[in-house]
Amino acid sequence: MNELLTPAEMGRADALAGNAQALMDAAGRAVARAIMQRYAPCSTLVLAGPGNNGGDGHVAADYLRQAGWAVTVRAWNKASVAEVARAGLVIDAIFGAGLARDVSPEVAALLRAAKRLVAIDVPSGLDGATGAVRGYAPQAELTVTFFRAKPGHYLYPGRGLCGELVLRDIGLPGSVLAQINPQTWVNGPALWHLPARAPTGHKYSAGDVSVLCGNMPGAARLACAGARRAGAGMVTLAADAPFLPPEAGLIVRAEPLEVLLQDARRKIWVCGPGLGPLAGHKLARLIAAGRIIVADADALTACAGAPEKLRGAAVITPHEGEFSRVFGSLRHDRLSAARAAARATGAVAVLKGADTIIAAPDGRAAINANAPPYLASGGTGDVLAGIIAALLAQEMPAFEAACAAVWLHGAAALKVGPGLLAEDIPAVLGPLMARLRPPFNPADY
Ligand SMILES: NC(=O)C1=CN([C@@H]2O[C@H](COP(=O)(O)OP(=O)(O)OC[C@H]3O[C@@H](n4cnc5c(N)ncnc54)[C@H](OP(=O)(O)O)[C@@H]3O)[C@@H](O)[C@H]2O)[C@H](O)CC1
Ligand SMILES: [K+]
Repeated sequence: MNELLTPAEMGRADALAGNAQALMDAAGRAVARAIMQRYAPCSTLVLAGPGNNGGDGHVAADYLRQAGWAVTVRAWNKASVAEVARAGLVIDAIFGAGLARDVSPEVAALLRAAKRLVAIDVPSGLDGATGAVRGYAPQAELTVTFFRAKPGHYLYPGRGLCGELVLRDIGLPGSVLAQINPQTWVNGPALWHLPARAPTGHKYSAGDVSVLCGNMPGAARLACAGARRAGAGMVTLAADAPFLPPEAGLIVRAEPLEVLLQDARRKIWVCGPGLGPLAGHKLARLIAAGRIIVADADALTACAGAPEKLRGAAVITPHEGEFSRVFGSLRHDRLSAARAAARATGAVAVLKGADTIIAAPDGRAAINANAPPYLASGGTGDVLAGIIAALLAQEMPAFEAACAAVWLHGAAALKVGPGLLAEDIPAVLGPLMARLRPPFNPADY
């Protein structure tokens, strides 16, 4: 159920199923049920559009009436702002998956007048493929969608406009997915597996991570903390000069990069957090040395306007500002932009935000949905880069490693709670990861 279908893919699913009337009946009934479970009967107005979204609205009205509700159905181009404003509840069945252009100011005025609104499939005006608003989209209290959710339900601003999202089965067989072959998912443990710890493993077999350290050593140390707690066997802070004594267990090597690169076991590198003006040069050197690289922060800024310089990195982790600097303005479709960045660089692109997108060069993409707002604070991105590196070091493929790291980062933040500091995240990773790893079997000893 974690696949996300674009409106076009959903249209194909409907066509493959081939029983439109039954699907619409199930959809309308699901809407009526979801409403009755949450609202007391009240004067209800269904705004019905010209397509099947409107059809679902008519069916929902019938079921609500059968349950004794007072329901009026109005065609979207016949309703008045005054009657919308009078209604106790408005069911928005104007446009769904078939939205083809911006909604008109007249439709926007109608929707804006609703005091309380339940959306069928999507709030009208919300682009199900991108989460962008086309002209206008209302704030729903509840959105009922069918079979599989859409990217727009998980991408902002769409995610915020849906209110509570309810996904209902309407009898579409899951087997149609084999023909559609969806390439977008909600991120979660169903998408990846943390590797088992081998009973005979040693510190290098659990993975070696090196973190380049520059003029802001705190950032690199946060990346080290993320990598250590996410299970890397060896973590080295690669500093050009000796500095502050590190915490016990963190190795600091104040040697030139060239010397450190002579050790072939140093395969995985975090390049960027707090690295400063030398980041571009060091990134190029690591790429030339064929290392597996997580490029973040200053390494991304060093590639402003030159995404080709990131070719050879395994994972890139830009926030929106860094992304725009490297790849140009994001505009309305962050999902396509992340996919294009991954294709252009050959790296897995992690476009960080409240709805972090993880995109692979082959077109797969996951949208993360478990990050609390208080995760948006200084240093959390550095920790994330370290977690990704640790999972790469444990030989997870880059897309799965990035998805797992982003999800664990969000789950750890939820566990810490409000008031979180970046350094709190590594501390709670261990138990979270232990629950997701294959069970540890003492009989293996
Ligand atoms: N599997 C499922 O999820 C099912 C979903 N169902 C429901 O069906 C709709 C999708 O139905 P569809 O008929 O394809 O599309 P819409 O109802 O969203 O609207 C299409 C019509 O709207 C016109 N349109 C589009 N944008 C605008 C606009 N900005 N202004 C004015 N008119 C617009 C469009 O006109 P065109 O000129 O572009 O052709 C169409 O007339 C889905 O959302 C679910 O609610 C099924 O009931 C069950 C299976
Ligand atoms: K709608």
